Amino acid sequence: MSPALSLRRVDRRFGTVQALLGVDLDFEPGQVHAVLGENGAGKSTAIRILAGLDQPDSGSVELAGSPVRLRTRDSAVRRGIGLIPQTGSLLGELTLIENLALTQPRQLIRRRHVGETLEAAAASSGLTIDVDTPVRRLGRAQQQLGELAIMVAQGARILLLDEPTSVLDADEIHGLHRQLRVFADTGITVVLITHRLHEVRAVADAATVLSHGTVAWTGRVADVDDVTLARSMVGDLPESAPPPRQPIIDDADPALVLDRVWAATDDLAPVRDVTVRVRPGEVVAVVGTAGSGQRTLAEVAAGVVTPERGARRVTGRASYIPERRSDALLSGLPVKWSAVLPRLKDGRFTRFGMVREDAVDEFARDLLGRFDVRPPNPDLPAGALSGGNAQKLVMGRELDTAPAVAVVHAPTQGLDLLAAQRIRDLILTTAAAGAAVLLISADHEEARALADRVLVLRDGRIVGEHTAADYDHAVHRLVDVPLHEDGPA
Ligand SMILES: Nc1ncnc2c1ncn2[C@@H]1O[C@H](COP(=O)(O)OP(=O)(O)OP(=O)(O)O)[C@@H](O)[C@H]1O
Repeated sequence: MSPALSLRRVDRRFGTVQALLGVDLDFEPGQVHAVLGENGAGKSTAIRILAGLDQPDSGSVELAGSPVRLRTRDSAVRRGIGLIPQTGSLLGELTLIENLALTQPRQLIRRRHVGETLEAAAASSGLTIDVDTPVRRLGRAQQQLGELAIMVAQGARILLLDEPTSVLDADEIHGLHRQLRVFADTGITVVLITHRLHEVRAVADAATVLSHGTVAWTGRVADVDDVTLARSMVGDLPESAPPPRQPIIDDADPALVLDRVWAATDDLAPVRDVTVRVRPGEVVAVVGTAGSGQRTLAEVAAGVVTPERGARRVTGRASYIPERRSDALLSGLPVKWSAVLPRLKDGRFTRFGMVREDAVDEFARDLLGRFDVRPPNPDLPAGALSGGNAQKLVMGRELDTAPAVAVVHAPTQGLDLLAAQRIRDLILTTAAAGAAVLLISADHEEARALADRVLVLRDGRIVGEHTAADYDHAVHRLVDVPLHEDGPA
């Protein structure tokens, strides 16, 4: 039998960057196929070509053994290929039914029919989804499942998922894996970009490692061990070398205080009566499922959102690494302007009221080199950086300024093994230098590895607090404890 989908000798170059070179890849029907590789290896480029969002310079895409030209996303969808991008593509104000209807304008008036199609597609794949609630009010996991149901309702037989689990917590990841296996069992081909080796082991039949735009390894997951996969991705992992930390002084004044804070925004889940104190040199993690108010909490802590009640107090300068890296970058401008952003007012970058572009250039080159942002080209538009490299740039830029307070949201989301290890070391270095670090993450393992104390956020409230020593997976269950609904006193 022919593979469901293939790349044949695909080349793709962006300026001086060879994103893909002679890539041959086969995705078999009824299999989950993981695509791995370090940041900038070419994974998203390959997926975008398969989804009709980009075209190869040479080589071709084959569907069931025959070459096809996928000029647009629609042309891929018509051929049964659906893409779930990293950030999702649904319109938040609309329900799932309305989102599906939008993709089928001729059926707009037959709303009931669209609803039935969606519900039938969901039922046939064992999905439980809420089709009538505006998407922005659904949790991230529900949004993803809804997006998958929409693809299946549109007739998708091939599903391409770009790092779908990077924003999910452990339970949600487990749920998505179960769902992907159900799809594969019905003959659907699932292509999954991921950085997590345990995810490959948990859900994939086959895997491919891309490295510098070429295939470094491809085969059955059962035939390979984790060390081989990791080596083909990033070479040998150096030992993590976090700096020595000073003991935290119990009665030290906190550098960041959120005191009984209530806050809400139009788009985000609220936080209610939240108190957090972070002392200099301390890492405090807030864990919880997406939609429990983490982003609101991060924005309040960073001073971006003003609380409705309660107070925020910060001693010294605060850095903020937001969950959506694009919020922190000037996407249309050369990378150097994003690199220098927090320091643009430093005297060394201006003379006679004019910006000294040579100084900006030199600074950006040094920063890109030290934080391994690839390609290290200060003139590349920031929007052209791969997800992981954009992340390295924002983390490096913010933590390099020796902040007194650092609010860090999902710091290793989308990073390869090596880059994630470096960023974790950088967070510990920042704390060791005396910063109060508030880490907001859905990743319990990461919280456990980095934090001195872990707070559990659910429905906008802190429902548990643990020291690093007593924190383990049992914490997880707290996330499911029901809470009373009430408003500000
Ligand atoms: N539109 C573009 N313009 C210029 N360079 C680009 C563009 N798109 C991708 N690139 C470059 O191509 C290379 C491959 O990028 P790609 O996004 O495919 O990597 P990736 O493996 O998905 O990385 P990540 O894990 O960080 O998301 C990178 O060096 C990236 O900077």
